[in-house]
Amino acid sequence: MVNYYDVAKEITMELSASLNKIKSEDVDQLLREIQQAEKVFFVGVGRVMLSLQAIAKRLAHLGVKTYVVGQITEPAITEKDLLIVGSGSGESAFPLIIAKKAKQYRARVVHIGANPQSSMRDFSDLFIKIPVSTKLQLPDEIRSKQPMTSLFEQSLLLLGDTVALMMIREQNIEMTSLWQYHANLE
Ligand SMILES: O=P(O)(O)OC[C@H]1O[C@](O)(CO)[C@@H](O)[C@@H]1O
Repeated sequence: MVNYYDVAKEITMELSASLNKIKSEDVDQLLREIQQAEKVFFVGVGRVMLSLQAIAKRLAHLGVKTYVVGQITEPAITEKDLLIVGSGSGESAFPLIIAKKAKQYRARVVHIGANPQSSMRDFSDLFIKIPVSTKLQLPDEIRSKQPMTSLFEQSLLLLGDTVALMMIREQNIEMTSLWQYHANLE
């Protein structure tokens, strides 16, 4: 019988290792990019997009104007805005095309990924490395015991939650005040 605690420990240890390998100066810069942007857009695919959606929702609770590319009420991106691309491989077609478009409108683009040599390099101003395995299975990637790119998706979500908590602390936001931004038709 597979033991729940053993498996949970393996996952949390992987996550701890991965989050500890993200450069803190890169995260500081990400925080600045978010704070300086008028609007923040997010793009990715699959489970990576699900993590980005969760980040977008939390940042919206902090008063950041966030949009997920493709949402029905998505506004126009401008040079005052930021696009955050989540793509471990940096090679998924949709995020690449959207990042290229965003640069055409002179928006800032941050790529959160695992592969610094990817095609996304041409369209991003800042690269934040989560050094874990991607769907490309490159030789220098840190392997995970979890299926496919779960570790990247989990690390991405926790990176977003970490940035949100850093913002709360930096801006001395009162936690209970955040509920005013939470959906109430639920
Ligand atoms: O992060 P990438 O390289 O753009 O790949 C995203 C893909 O990886 C997956 O997360 C697979 O694990 C898919 O859900 C998604 O389509």
